[in-house]
Amino acid sequence: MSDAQGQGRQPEAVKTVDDDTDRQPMSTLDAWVRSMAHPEPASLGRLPAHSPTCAGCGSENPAGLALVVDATEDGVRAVHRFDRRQEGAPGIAHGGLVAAAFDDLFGFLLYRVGELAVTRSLTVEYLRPVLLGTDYEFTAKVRTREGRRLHVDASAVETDGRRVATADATFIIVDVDHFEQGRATTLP
Ligand SMILES: CCCCCCCCCCCCCCCC(=O)SCCNC(=O)CCNC(=O)[C@H](O)C(C)(C)COP(=O)(O)OP(=O)(O)OC[C@H]1O[C@@H](n2cnc3c(N)ncnc32)[C@H](O)[C@@H]1OP(=O)(O)O
Repeated sequence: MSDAQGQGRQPEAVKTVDDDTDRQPMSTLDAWVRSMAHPEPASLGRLPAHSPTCAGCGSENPAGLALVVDATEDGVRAVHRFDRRQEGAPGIAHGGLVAAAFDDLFGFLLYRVGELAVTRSLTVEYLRPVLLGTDYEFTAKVRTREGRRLHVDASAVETDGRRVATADATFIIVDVDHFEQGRATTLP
C-alpha cells in the first residue's frame, strides 16, 4: 500500500522515536492514537493505510491483503487480486479473507466520513467463487447514518461486471479512547 500518498487528509506518520514536543519515547500505539485523534473527512484520491501493519491494508504485514484504496465520488474503491496466502479450496479465495477485504474496505469509508468507528456486524453474500489471481473491483459506500451507527454496503465485481460478492455492515462510531484497549495486548 502506498499509504499517505493521497490528496486528502494525511495522518501523521507513525513514529516510534522521540516525540518532538515532550521528548519522551512514543510507542507505536501512542503514535497511532495521536495520528487518529482528530479525523477530518478526506478528499478524492489515494487513502492512507489504517496502519503499516494492518492486516487489510498495511504494506508491512506479510500475511495481510495490502489493499490499495482510493476515495471516489460515491465512497471508496480498490482493485484486488487474492493469492495463495488467501486460498480456501484449491484456486479459490477463502471466504473469511474475502470478508476481511470487505471489512477493511469499509474501514476506509471512515476517512470519507471523518469519524472513528469499528465493525459491529458484517454480512457477506458469496454469489460466485472468488478466484485467486483474478482482479476484482471492490467498491463501498455509506448507505445511512443513524446516530452512532453507520450502515455501509459493498460489492466485488469481475472485470466483465458480474458481481461475485456483496456485503453490508454496521459500524459504530467510537471515541479514540476505544483504541487504548489495544494497550492490554502483549506479544513476544
Ligand atoms: C478518519 C480516520 C479513519 C481511520 C479509521 C481508523 C479506525 C480504525 C480502523 C482499524 C482497522 C479497520 C479494519 C476494519 C474494521 C475493524 O476491523 S474494527 C475491529 C472489529 N470490531 C471490534 O473490535 C468492535 C468490538 N465491539 C465493541 O468494541 C463494542 O461492541 C462497540 C462496537 C464499540 C459498541 O459498544 P458500545 O459503545 O457499548 O455501544 P452499544 O451500546 O453496544 O451500541 C451502540 C449503538 O449501536 C447500536 N447497535 C449495536 N449493535 C448493532 C447492530 N448489530 N446493528 C445495529 N445497531 C447496533 C446500539 O443499539 C446503539 O445504538 P444507540 O443507542 O447509540 O442509538
